[in-house]
Amino acid sequence: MIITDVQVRHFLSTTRRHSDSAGHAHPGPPHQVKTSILTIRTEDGHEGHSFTVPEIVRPHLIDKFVRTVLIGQDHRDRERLWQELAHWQRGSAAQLSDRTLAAVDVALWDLAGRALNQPVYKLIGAYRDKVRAYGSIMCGDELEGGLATPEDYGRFAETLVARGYTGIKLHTWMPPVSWAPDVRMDLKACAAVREAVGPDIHLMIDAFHWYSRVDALELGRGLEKLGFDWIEEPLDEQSMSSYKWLADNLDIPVVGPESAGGKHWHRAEWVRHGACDILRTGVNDVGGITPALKTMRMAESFGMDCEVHGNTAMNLAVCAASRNCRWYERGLLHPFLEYDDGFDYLNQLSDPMDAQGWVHVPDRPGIGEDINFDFIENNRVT
Ligand SMILES: O=C(O)[C@H](O)[C@@H](O)[C@@H](O)C(=O)NO
Ligand SMILES: [Mg+2]
Repeated sequence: MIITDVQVRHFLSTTRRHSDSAGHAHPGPPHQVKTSILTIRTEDGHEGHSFTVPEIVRPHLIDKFVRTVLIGQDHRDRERLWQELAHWQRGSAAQLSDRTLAAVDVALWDLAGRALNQPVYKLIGAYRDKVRAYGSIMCGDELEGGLATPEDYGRFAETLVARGYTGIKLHTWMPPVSWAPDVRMDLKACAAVREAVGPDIHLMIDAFHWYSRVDALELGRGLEKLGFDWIEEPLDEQSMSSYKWLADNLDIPVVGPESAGGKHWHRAEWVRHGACDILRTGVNDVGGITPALKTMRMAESFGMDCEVHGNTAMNLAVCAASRNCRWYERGLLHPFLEYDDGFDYLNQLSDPMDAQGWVHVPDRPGIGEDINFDFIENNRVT
């Protein structure tokens, strides 16, 4: 049970997802990206893994903080190890981020599951073994036949419904798209999707994250006429009072915060101040499965749903172990990409979705990722 080693390996993975200058994903030609796998080992040979990017597990963080806290400790002491790492953040000169805490926490949960030959969502305490998915569409673009017009969104939404999705979230156009942001265009895309899919498909929007209060209000009121389920991140989430103002002035539920820091502590303040109608968490956003569950349970005690940000097995595990979230965010999707092709370093999808829109939680030991270790070794880089 005692942790004896923490290892980081880097390898090249091929993807067609490219990040724009604002960090949003768009399709492009295949290219190789450097990916990292963090492995935590115990004296009796058990291992737990998590995937991230090299900057999140760079040597300074692993040597100064992660190894210092973990080596020699009982791997089952996740709460104590998480708390110790979280306390190191204050003295890390902002070097130790919630993303690094998440990578460590996920690997510890994966280790616990693999050591006990149990899926993590069952270790947490499962609520269900399948979760309804919404298709999370990529931000708009200026690609011919991509997501360049409201009609493009409408056509793509039809294909998503045909695939089985019963919910669809639009990320609309944002800079660096030349003419974005534009509330009217956002509403035209939303109207085109509603027209294309009919009244029974659940629709949500994740809008330009820095609209003014007035623009966000106009957007929200337009979405109310289109019967959208929620409006997400239309304002800068650093202004909790702006979200309270928006939630007070809209009927459509306001979801958040996604990207704001502060983990479950700050999300408790959003609830206390009425800054959202539906809370939001995400394993990477709050520093791991451990704080994501704290956020979820806190929301439940206020009678609130808490929707989970992001795909992958770690977020699916949180959804599967919780009653008060309605969806799994499956994405990001684009007409030019085939999401079901998965990742080259995994032998199979961690979030397979049936034709009725249900994602079935893998019952594999650990987080649920079927890792292709041969691929990782054959594509290792320093
Ligand atoms: O970069 C982002 O804003 C997020 O990754 C976004 O694309 C998407 O993941 C999101 O916001 N989902 O709710
Ligand atoms: Mg979002």
